[in-house]
Amino acid sequence: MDREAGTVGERANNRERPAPVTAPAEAVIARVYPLLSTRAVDRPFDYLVDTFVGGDAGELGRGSLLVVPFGRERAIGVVVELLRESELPRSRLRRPLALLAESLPSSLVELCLWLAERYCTTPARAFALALPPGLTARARRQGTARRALLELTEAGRQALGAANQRLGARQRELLAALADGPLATEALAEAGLAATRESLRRLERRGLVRRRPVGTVALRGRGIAVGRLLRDAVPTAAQRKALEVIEARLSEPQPAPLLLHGVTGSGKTEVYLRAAESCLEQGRSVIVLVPEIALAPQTVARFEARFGDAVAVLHSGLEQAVRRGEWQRLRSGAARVCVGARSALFAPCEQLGLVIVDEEHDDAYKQQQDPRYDARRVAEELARRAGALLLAGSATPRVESFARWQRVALQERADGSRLPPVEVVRSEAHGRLAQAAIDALEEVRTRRAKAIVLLNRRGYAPYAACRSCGRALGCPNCDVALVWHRAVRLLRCHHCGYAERPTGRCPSCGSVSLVLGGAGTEQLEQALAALVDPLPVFRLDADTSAATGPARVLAAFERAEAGVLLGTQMVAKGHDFAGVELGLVVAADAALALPDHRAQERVFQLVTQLAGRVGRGSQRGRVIVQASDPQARALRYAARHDADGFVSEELEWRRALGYPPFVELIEIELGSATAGAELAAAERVRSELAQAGVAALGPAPLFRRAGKFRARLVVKAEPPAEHKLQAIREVVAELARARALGEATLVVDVDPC
Ligand SMILES: Nc1ncnc2c1ncn2[C@@H]1O[C@H](COP(=O)(O)OP(=O)(O)OP(=O)(O)O)[C@@H](O)[C@H]1O
Ligand SMILES: [Zn+2]
Repeated sequence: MDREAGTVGERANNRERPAPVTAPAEAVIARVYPLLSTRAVDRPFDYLVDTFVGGDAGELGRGSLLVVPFGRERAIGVVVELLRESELPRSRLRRPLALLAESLPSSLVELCLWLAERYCTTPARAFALALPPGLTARARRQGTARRALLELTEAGRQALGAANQRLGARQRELLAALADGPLATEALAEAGLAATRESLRRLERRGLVRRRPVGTVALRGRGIAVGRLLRDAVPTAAQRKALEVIEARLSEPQPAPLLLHGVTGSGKTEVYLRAAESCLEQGRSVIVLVPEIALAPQTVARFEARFGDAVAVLHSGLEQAVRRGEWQRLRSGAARVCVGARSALFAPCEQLGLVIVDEEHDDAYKQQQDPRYDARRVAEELARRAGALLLAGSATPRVESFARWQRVALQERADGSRLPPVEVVRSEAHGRLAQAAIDALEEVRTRRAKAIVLLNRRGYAPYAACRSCGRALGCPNCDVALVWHRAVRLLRCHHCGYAERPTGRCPSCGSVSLVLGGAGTEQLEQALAALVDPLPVFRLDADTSAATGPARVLAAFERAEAGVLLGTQMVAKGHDFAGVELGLVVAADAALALPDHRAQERVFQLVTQLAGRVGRGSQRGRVIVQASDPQARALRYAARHDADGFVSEELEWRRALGYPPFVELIEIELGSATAGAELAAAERVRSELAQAGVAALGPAPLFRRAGKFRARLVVKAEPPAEHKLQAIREVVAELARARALGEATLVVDVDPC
């Protein structure tokens, strides 16, 4: 049920507090999910909270964070409900040890519970997505709190910041510890900061600290800053029309999602910025998702330039203290625009009005570890629950998104430039340059211009094979070939991280005659450098950006007057560089060989996105695509910039074969260190599912990875998939309880990608 929903008017008035569920005066039971990672405690537990109630009891509610005793341990727990009675007698209930100063908005608690169901994980793991950064370490210190918390006052904070205050070293240390958040006196002792009663009293008398009874700890720093609202660009007619549609939706209480399908360079960012601005003017907050922060520095900068201090950026690359500061600014309402990667969905925003998903087609929106959620699906649910608008944008939306969401189109580039012509040329040798490409690069060299070259394969050579027996050198842990990385002189596995120094001998037959096959970015870099000499070549892939991140390479290319940016799909993300005259895709259709229903879609996106970087702010621009089959569906449409044509043909194909959006996919992967056990387990799961009325396809063997033999079952469910999902959850839980799968591991992946 949606407790946060309400009219817009209510929302605007309700900004003073983080909307706690006010405890009914009689409520003395808190139902709590302890955040323990074990699947065994996959249910809530009741605690007696009589000591918290009374006085300012409203602070305790759904989303409050408690430190609770659990067995012999302590755990952080999330309150999901307050009740008058428990099924257990009160004498058997324990009391929490502390109420933490920070809390989650109650809407997030509900979202996490939904996510845990949908993605077959535990509530604890889902809640972990939403916790304030770095909470666990601090909470452990607070774990002993029983009666009172010590809190820094504003004067204390200033004293700490000023150099000339009369503070002893110990006092300063103590205040510094409190700057991080309120602490119980017992916790101070635990942290080695034991202060005598007298010294604490002195600090209290000077007004630098104060005591607060547990249960009334309030958040600090509330205050709203909307920030600078710069208006630079004059919207184009198409942008204006899109904004009219968006603004109309923003004033609806329960707006349906919108897909902003704008060709590359059509100025989708400007539309997002203005939509966000309208939302802020209504007193509501905004979440902006980008696939990867490091690959979207321009988008982040544009939001920061437009909204200043109202923006908070959340991502894992930030130091914990910084992330925590950003989280608190959002929680307090000081920041009302949250920009981040998929995890920013769980930002503690109140009165959410708009959720933007930029480059919605990007695979980075799917989390590949537990909880295996798809941020686009979660964003839709979040928006629905909050009565907010979901605005997903891309030049190459997923086929599902066309089918699912209403579309707003931008068909021209905002800067008046045109989309570059795309020419597809046949090229057998993957990784080598075709003559047309060599000629075009020569032109770039003589004109001292810029080019972007995409080869979606890193390393020097994708395999090394024995000339005598023909075997490729493989990873000992995975059934894949090792990739030769020349600069570091290592053969590397791209799946498990294994690396070895080559001995120069074939491990199978002992021959010393090895041959390298194919080419990756490292090899192409050399070929390009020779072709465009003296222009610089900037290589961007996971190897070159491991240490510094991609932003430096991108910035260097942008600053350069001329040169070539070469790399994996990273070079085709939403970058906005002026004056790129040539785009080149090498081995464009390599991905079509993969058994993946998204293969055509991925190739279409890759080529269209790369073409989208070319010819901005100039009248020149061309794209050359090398492929072994120039007639491949994806390439034919990409060459014509025909996203609509591609999507309608792709939809036909998906309907015929039974793929999303016509079904929802649920994959079940079984793994085992012993060959065969994974298949046996898969058969067992399949027959149990069949008995529960769920047909599963497979098992299909997958290649062995990181020492695990793997097999996969696929369930195709007519949307909505809830019914089948429920059956799958039950079967899986029952098999786990009965330990029926032996040593085999099982992972359920809903909305796989
Ligand atoms: N109304 C406008 N007038 C002039 N220039 C504009 C306008 N709107 C956007 N632009 C410029 O057009 C360029 C492309 O915009 P933007 O990067 O937002 O494109 P996009 O639609 O996100 O493309 P992509 O899908 O390739 O990421 C930017 O340099 C932007 O500053
Ligand atoms: Zn491996």
